Amino acid sequence: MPVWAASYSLCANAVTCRCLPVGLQYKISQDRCRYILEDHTSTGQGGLTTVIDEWLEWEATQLQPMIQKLCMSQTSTGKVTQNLETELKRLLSHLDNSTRNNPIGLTGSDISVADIVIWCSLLPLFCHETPFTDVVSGYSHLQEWFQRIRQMAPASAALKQLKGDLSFREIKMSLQAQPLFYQSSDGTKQTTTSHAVDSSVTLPSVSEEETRKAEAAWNSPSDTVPILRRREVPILPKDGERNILITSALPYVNNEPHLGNIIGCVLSADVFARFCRLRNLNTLYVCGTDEYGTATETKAMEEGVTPQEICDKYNRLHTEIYKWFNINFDYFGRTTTQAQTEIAQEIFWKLYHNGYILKDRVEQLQCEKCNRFLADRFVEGICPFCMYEDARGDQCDKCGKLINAVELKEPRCKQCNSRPVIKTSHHLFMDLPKLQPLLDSHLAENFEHGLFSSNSKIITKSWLRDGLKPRCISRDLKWGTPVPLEGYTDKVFYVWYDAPIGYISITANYTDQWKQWWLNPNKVELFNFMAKDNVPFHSVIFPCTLLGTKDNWTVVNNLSATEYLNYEDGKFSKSRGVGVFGRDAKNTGIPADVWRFYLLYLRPESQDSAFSWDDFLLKNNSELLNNLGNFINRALMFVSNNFASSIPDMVLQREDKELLALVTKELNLYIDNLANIRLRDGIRNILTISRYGNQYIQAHKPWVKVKGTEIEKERTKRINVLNSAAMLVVYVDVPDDATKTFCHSLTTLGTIIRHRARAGTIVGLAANIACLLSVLVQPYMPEVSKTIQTQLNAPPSCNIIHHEFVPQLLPGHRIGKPSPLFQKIEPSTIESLKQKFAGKQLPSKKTSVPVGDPNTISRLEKAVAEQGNEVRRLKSEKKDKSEIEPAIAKLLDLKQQLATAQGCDPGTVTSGGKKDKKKKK
Ligand SMILES: Nc1ncnc2c1ncn2[C@@H]1O[C@H](COP(=O)(O)OP(=O)(O)OP(=O)(O)O)[C@@H](O)[C@H]1O
Ligand SMILES: N[C@@H](CCS)C(=O)O
Repeated sequence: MPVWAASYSLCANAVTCRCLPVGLQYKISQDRCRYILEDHTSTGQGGLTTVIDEWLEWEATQLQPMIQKLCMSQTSTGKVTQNLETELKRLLSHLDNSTRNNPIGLTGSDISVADIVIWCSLLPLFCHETPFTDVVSGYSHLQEWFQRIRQMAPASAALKQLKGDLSFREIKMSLQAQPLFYQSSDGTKQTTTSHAVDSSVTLPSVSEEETRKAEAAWNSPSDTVPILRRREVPILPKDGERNILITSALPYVNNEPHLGNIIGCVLSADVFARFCRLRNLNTLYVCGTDEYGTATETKAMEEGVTPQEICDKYNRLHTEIYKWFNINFDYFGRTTTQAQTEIAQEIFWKLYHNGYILKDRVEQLQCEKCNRFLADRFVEGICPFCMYEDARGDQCDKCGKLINAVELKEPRCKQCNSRPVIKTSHHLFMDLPKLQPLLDSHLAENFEHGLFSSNSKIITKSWLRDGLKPRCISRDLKWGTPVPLEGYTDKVFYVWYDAPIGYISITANYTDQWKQWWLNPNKVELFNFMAKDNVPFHSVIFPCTLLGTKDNWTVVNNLSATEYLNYEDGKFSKSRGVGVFGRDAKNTGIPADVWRFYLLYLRPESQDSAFSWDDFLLKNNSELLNNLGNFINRALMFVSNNFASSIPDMVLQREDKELLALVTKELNLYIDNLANIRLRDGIRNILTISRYGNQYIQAHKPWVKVKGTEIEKERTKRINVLNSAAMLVVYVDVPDDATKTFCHSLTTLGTIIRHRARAGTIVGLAANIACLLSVLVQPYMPEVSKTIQTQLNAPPSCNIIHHEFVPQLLPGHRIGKPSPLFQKIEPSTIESLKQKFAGKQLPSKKTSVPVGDPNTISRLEKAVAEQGNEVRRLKSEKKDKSEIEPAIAKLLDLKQQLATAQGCDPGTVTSGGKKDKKKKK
């Protein structure tokens, strides 16, 4: 018998494996046939390898999956869809054309391994009782080719082994015994066996169209995925591209940032910047410390050092903390620079010459001993309302009333304790009423086309509604940008005139070509990040400052403002030491990425949210550890332990393609959420993808498939022996009995290999989902992203966020060493952290109320009643939240003082309203 014919006989056994259980992976028969034909028929096959490979590839990726799909569809629904039929015809036409051109085999004048493999694949279309007769009847050349091979002696011999011949009924029966689907698209449940998919784990449904698109993208990645740009230095705007300029509010240097500050500005902007970079957008993210103003002077006084020393110390501290939090600025600068002075003064001159600066007189307290005017924070005295002795220049800590410093009784300088005098001082004002029309038209356009968080719109509109008022932009201080106008040169600019100009001067210190970013509104999109209290300065005052120069400045196009992050039940407070501050977070030993994750999970996007230690533990242990970490670790461990760390072949079945579509859908939601600065929702998309991954693994149980049932394990041992023996069949003309034994052994082997191959597809796909997740988590958890990619040995090119899910880890790719990504946080750890941070609270001035003093009680009762009326009035007039909330906070504070004075626990007090009523019920 010629060698190829013997091989053919072997191939007939492959036919048994492939067609009875159609799900048998092509690789088995392909490899077997290839082994025999390539190694033992060197004559006649040499030189054709590439063409043969192409055909084999085509069979593996297009024909075989298609035939599987057809058979499954026929078996489960009794029909095939129009889409499937169209696709089938496309493939048959291709074969028909090729067989027309080649007289015998597909690759030339002889039969090759490609003919044998494709012939085997096509059997379901040509066998007895096939429902596809009509479809194939139109392809005469293909039919001739098929029959020509069928009539060859080895083929008929092989077919005889299949109980005389193969019928579609047998294929159907075999398919019905397949445990490969947990639910078909029409909802029909398939039979289950020990290898079955766990039908209790169901994934959401996706449409045919979504599935088809996801599959197409998966199959042709090179057409769709862009290459990530290199990060240049300096980054400058580019023609014809989206140029994204990102700023986050410049933190003051009078303290160490707390978690509220971090999520409110630098972290949110960082996530957005990282996302933009991964979307291949030309992005620049700048920030720095805000170093001028009374806050710095006060701190310097407190610490007994110069303001410059304070700035240097805290600039270093902020830099360290943000580094630990992995905030990836393109440049982190500071405002006390020459560039700041030059730019702030130049802008001032433009405003002045354009007629937008007014001069006016202001009454202020002056300390003659210290020889300076006293800013509100530098003066204390008796409250004109409640007679409290230690009232501050801006507000009374006892009755909570806002105070004009000149109204304080017996005022005293905080520094030297001597009595200041009232003096008139001349100041400069920005003529905001005159600038308002310019601002209105800028905002009208940008509110429509840009991204402004809804709180930022509400706050801005509330400022504009009643008409803007002139705003003082100078201060009688030393520590600030000097006012250059004659007659005012002993003054400095007000910190809120100065600070946002810091964005520009910081960019100028980054690159001397800074104007390309800041005087380029047609090419640059500006995104400002901050918390709600900073909004008016960025949406009203700073834009007016820039518009008033009449130069072509890049003015805010997008503004994302968070609400507040509270700490447990109250506010973060630097002065009282309540809450977790930058270095505290580091000292807990919990990785920065876990902090980042939790802060972003809680990001106060539409209302205040609260940091809670219990919830922190819960989110770490459930979402990070049990969901994300578990999925990635499981997927990688499978590849490592069962596939020698090499990504297996993936032959996608219907449910795999549906998973592709689900992941793609979530990926697109993720992109949409991040592009629209809905950072909280983006995290949920990541967790959903990982949850799908877990469900998929759970449903398919690759650990069972890969090891096989006990019976299969037993058979495997024997099969290795049989298999070697069976190889002999090819070379020696052995009796039929031996061939039958071989057939049987191959069938069993086929089942096992099919299950193993199936497990390979599952873990290969899971590993690719892990790779996608490593990129999607990058804006949120950059270190975790790196660790996953190291464990996956992922190609650097995977670091791009694209709207299609494509394989990054191809069969044969070797992964690294998997290890757990997250650690469990123990309740005992959380308990001790709770104690530690609650214990830092210093006695608050606000609650230092004499207990049991009847005068104090009656004064506070009156104050509570008045403030209660005030809150009710604001609510009934439907005032803005930004007005109502401080009033409620003040009411709560007064009630707490009253409770203390009455000898009750102030912790049980609420501000009133619905919650109280409910409690009473
Ligand atoms: N709890 C918070 N949640 C979110 N953002 C905050 C929070 N507190 C402050 N921010 C933001 O952090 C930045 C720095 O604020 P700032 O230095 O005034 O902190 P602070 O805690 O309010 O200070 P202080 O208690 O001294 O008034 C600002 O953008 C501010 O809007
Ligand atoms: N230093 C200010 C922001 C200036 S952009 C603040 O921290 O609120």
